[in-house]
Amino acid sequence: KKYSSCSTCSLPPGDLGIPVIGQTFSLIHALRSNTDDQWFRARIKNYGPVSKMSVLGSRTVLLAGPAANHFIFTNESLALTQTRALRALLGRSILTLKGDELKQVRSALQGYLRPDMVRKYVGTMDEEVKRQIKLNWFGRDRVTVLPLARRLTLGIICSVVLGQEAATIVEAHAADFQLLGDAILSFPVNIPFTRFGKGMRSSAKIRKAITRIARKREESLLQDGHAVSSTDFITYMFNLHSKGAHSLTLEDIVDNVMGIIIGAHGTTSALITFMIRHLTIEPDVLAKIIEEQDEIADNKGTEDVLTWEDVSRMKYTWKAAMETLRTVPPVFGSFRTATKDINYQGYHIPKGWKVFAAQSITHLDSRFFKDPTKFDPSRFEKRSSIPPYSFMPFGGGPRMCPGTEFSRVETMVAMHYLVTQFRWKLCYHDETYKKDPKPSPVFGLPVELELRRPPSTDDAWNALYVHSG
Ligand code: HEM
Repeated sequence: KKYSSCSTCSLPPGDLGIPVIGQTFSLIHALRSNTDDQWFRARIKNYGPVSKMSVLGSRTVLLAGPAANHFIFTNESLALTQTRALRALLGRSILTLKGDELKQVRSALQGYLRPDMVRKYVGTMDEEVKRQIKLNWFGRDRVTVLPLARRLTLGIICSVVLGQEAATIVEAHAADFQLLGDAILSFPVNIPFTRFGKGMRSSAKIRKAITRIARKREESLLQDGHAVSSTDFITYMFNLHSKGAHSLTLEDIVDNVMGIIIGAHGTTSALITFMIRHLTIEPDVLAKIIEEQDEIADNKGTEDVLTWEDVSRMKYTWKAAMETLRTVPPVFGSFRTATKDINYQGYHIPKGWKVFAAQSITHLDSRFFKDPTKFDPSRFEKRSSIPPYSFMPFGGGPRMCPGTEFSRVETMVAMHYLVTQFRWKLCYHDETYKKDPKPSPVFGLPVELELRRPPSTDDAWNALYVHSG
């Protein structure tokens, strides 16, 4: 009523559906049945590239195309949407901060995750991948990929950001991290057994455990008068604080540790899972990756760890990863909130409305990617042939994912060991996947495993090798 009585505004076309509910259930159903791309295209066909709808109780403008992506990621009057669920679950993390505090945390995070810092984390990633392969993959003839990929990426990010206490946290709270991640896009009704209620309980448990670690770090800092030399994020943030680079409290730092872990592990594990899935149905791509990875492995001793230089040589493997991100983006889209009235392509977007862009809209558009359903890593041979703002797996602009380089390196390290040590076959050839909201195969991607080469000369490994036949 309010907006239709405004004679000077031309709101985008489209219906808002039933009050409050709007298109929420229809979109959730489309995501869960993996028909979201058809859902978006049907709306674009009916109403054009700018249309209004109502999701999760908010009036929302759906935008489509590279120009729309540019607009959504760079317009200063569009702020990252901060839901009540996000605030309740992740407290004062980067995802909920504003103004100067946001700038300070963003700059600290970018510093911590910049390429020359990620270089220092390769050894830790290598150690964690080997440890987990030994524990969870080796000696088994069948594994379910998704939960193991989640465990792997949770272990990697925790080893880097928490340091020596990582293993205890992963052991005790792997399920809590999953429940917390699942609750981010839920209705914030704190009743036990709802997604949100479970997420809140897990969030409290994780916060308590990480606070204990942060207090230990703070104590050693006070006792020694300086921070211990370490790569962990908590020490890094205390160091920056002592230099006056930010004003975050210990509690804020803990919230940001939780934010990084949540941002890092569900996304990269989806990439690894779908890469494994694609490689089973694309033998030519797999053969090229094996060739690239075997060459790197053949030039190293069995006990050597991968180096930054090794990762830099995994060029074709990274192209296959990007093609996986194009066809199955781990983050299905981005929401923003208009902080003031905005005009876009002649349409009025009122202050307070949400703006949304889905990645699949450009990723699967034949105008930008020829034969878009074909899995073809060679598209990324010439990056300049991909139109700007059409390939957006990590978002863009000032809120672009700061973990891009981190995820590239951890994915390459994980794929190196998986590809050089195992062959695998899908247990269910027609296994579909859903987006909930992260893409996940409906059965978690069970595969039959076969050993290609033993991972090291270490006695325990050999024992397992003999055991596995
Ligand atoms: C394949 C892996 C990954 C994908 C596809 C991905 C994707 C994204 C996207 C699309 C955004 C922006 C959302 C928006 O603008 O609405 C984002 C933000 C973010 N990502 Fe990632 N991400 C990945 C891995 C990581 C890793 C490894 C880390 C940390 C080490 C990380 C930390 C974050 C953080 C902290 C933000 C919030 C930034 C801010 O609010 O300014 N991500 N990610």
